This record gives sequence, structure tokens and C-alpha cells, in this order.
Amino acid sequence: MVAPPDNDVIRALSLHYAYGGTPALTGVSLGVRAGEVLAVSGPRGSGKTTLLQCLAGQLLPDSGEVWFNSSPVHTLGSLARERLRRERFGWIDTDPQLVPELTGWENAALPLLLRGTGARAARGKAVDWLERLDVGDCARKRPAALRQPQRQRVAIARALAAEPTVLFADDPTARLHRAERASVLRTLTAAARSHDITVLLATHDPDVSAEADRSVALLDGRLVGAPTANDDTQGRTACSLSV
Ligand SMILES: Nc1ncnc2c1ncn2[C@@H]1O[C@H](COP(=O)(O)OP(=O)(O)OP(=O)(O)O)[C@@H](O)[C@H]1O
Repeated sequence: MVAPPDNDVIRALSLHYAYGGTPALTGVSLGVRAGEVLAVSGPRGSGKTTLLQCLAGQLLPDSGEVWFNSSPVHTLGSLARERLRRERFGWIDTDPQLVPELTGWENAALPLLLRGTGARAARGKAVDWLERLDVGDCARKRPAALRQPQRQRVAIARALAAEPTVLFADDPTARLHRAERASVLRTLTAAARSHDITVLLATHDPDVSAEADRSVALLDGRLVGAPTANDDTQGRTACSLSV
């Protein structure tokens, strides 16, 4: 097996994935360069979540290849993929998925603590990111005492505090009101850009795609059309794509 001849941080080659025989991804290939915010757009059921899960090593494709920094992901065993996810990847879900028993800072510090970071350093980083995301006042509160946009900001702080190489965000603003959506999204993309974190952003909302450096569209499990560049963003790097 030979690594693809480029320096994409993530590269997928001809991914196929089916749920019980029903195809969700059909021959998807794409490459993302370091530091880029790449939107994966498409209507509900088009395969966005499945694609992100395959790229993040959560799902193994039925066929095709996934590469991270020239190392194969699709051939790793479950423990090695788990470690890769813990140490190099971050994930933001549509719903915040916070631990109800933990406070805001404890939730935000969790990935760092699981990685072995000392409690004091983990707390410092978590609180710092909560403040950057305008939810510093949520540090001592449990999720039940927070509003939904606050909970999602805590979840974003949790993902960013670990400073992943690649952050996968699965429709992270879908449950927020329109006014809150733009603000949360801009904060997320600005924070990722300032820390050179590559972001793959799944969304069905064209306004969200517009915040990315480039966008690709999925329909019925296939990439459609040419990738589009959003010139009005602060994008710095091009992404290479092939369908
Ligand atoms: N666990 C599952 N079991 C069976 N079918 C599934 C499962 N997850 C997704 N699917 C199906 O696979 C297809 C792709 O789903 P996927 O969730 O990847 O799309 P999506 O674009 O992320 O949709 P949404 O925007 O609604 O999250 C859909 O037809 C969906 O019904």
C-alpha cells in the first residue's frame, strides 16, 4: 500500500459505505489541506455524517481508503483508531452531548484529562477556551443550568481545548436559532483558523457553508459538481479534490 502522492492532512479515496445493504456513500474521494475549513453540504440523508465518521475513523468503509498525514486510517485496528481519535481528532456533534454530572469546565477539560494532562493545566486550558467562546460564566454550572446555545459553546470549547489536528463538526449549529447560529459558527471557525486546526464542517445550510474556505456537495452518497471556493472568508489554503 502506497500513500497518496500529496500532503493533504486528510485524504479519502473511493469510499463506499452501506447500512445493511443500503448505500450511504458511493465512491467518494476528497482531499483536505492543513488549516482549511471545508464544508460538506447536502440535504438530509445525503451521507454527510457517514462521510465524516469514515474520515474520523469512527466507521470503517466497506471499501476505499482514508489517509491521515500520509498514514492509513482504514487499516488500523480499533484500539489504534481510538487512540488516533483521542489524540489528533476532535468531534462536535449536532447535540452537545455533555456529561450532565460535570460542570462546564470539567466537561471542557475531559479530553485533556483522558489524554493524561494534569488537572491544573487541563482546568486552565478549559476555562481559557470557555472564556474565548463567551461562556466563561458557565464554567461552574452543570449542563442542566445552561441554555442550548451555551451548552453547544461548551461542547465547542471541549473540542478546541484539546487542540486537535482535525476537527469534525457535524451540523454544529443546526439546533440553534438563526441569530445565534452565525455567532457560534464565526467563533468556531475563527478559533480554528487562529490555531491552525483543520475543520470538516457538515451542514445542510448554505449560510453555514459560506463560512468555510471551500465547499463540496453530497447528494445520495456521491459528491456532485465542482468544489466551490468562498472568496470572502479568511481562507489561506486550497484544498485538492477529486470526485
Ligand atoms: N445507523 C444507520 N442505520 C441505517 N441507515 C442509516 C444509519 N445512519 C444513516 N443511515 C442512512 O444513511 C443515509 C445517509 O445518512 P447520513 O446520516 O450520513 O446523512 P446526513 O446527510 O448526515 O443526514 P442528516 O443531515 O439528516 O444528518 C441516509 O439514507 C440514512 O437514512
